[in-house]
Amino acid sequence: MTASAVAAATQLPRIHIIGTGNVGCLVAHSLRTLRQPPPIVLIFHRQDVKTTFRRRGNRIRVERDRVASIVSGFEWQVMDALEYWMPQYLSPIRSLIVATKAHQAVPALQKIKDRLSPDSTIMLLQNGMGVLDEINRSVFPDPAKRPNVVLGINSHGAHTSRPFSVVHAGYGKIDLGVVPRTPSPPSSERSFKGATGDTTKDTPTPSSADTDSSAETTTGDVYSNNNLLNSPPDLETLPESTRELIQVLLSCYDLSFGLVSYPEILAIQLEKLAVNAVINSLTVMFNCYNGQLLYNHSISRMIRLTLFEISKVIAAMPELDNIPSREIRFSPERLERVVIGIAKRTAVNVSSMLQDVRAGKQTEVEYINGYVVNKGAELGIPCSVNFMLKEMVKGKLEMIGARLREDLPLDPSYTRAPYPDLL
Ligand SMILES: CC(C)(CO)C(=O)C(=O)O
Repeated sequence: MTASAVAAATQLPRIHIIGTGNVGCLVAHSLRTLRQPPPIVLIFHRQDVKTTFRRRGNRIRVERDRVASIVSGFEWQVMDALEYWMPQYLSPIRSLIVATKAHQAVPALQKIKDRLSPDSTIMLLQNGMGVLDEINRSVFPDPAKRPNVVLGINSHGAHTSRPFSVVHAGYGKIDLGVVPRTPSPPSSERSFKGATGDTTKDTPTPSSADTDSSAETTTGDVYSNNNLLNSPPDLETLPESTRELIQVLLSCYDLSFGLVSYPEILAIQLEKLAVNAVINSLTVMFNCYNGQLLYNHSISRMIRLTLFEISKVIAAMPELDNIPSREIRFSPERLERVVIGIAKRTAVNVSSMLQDVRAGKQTEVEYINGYVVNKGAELGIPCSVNFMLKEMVKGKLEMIGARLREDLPLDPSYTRAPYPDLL
């Protein structure tokens, strides 16, 4: 970096990243390869992750078309570190990219929530749906104290063989959508009736609005100003930290970030939910590549049944009223075309859920098929196919977990179960 670039970079606000799996590493790497890279702070959840990072030379490696690019210059913090009282561990966080798995987002944010405020912006990059709801409920119950939120939906394919080393195998994009903040506009503009509450009631006073979480929906805080919601927001109108984060991400050309409207990001998120509900769980069931789900009559029938339930749930979700052409976009036939297209495009991928199950790691199935089942239950739509897929993934993980534990018997009196290797 030239001296002027260093000087310019020191002016740029720090971006913190929590979660250094495939997606976190891709984004961190991309930001550090900018001509004027912002300072990036990687937040590790445990000391041993930091030790591994140091052993890798404090660098992140990304391989594309067999060409490796290695970047350094990262700062880091460890959440459970003894030195947690040091100023950098207490300083406010302006921008935070949350790239953890869905089930890790809340525990991670609990540990650093005091460093976040309404002046901060967090970007969520999880698979599935329901994470924002959980964060609002258990990390930031008071809407007035919440940070600004950007949803990011990733369609890049990446896998890793070693920590902090990622193979960027499938080029996709990352769509960004800004979640509108509460308090909402005046009551006359608020006609949206949420799944769990009615926001048409009189405009609450700031204090009652702050505590009224019943007016929120799974998809965040929504108000129905169609003009505002159906086109991407004007950057100038966004809170400063949101604008800064989005501007820098839009300049990362290798990851093709794009800003879309709030209804559009919900639609993209739901399409991805449908794709993951089918491909991820079925590849676990059949222990196969994505492409092996194609051209198989029995599997086609299972795909159709799964999508039929998902389509019915999406059609009934009142918080999605703002999504244009919802009936056509989320019809079972269209969803099937989307799923088949992605299975073809990612034919030689091992789905992220199958990667997790094989490694004995918790999956995101509760936020994918589980989300459909829970939403269906709220709306009176039974989703037994998705329920079975969810339980099947969890059952398979338990089986593999038991086998992995057998490989490391902690109890010397334990004798191996007499099952030859079939899984
Ligand atoms: C699109 C797909 C199914 C690609 O593998 C994916 O998103 C995943 O594996 O999580």
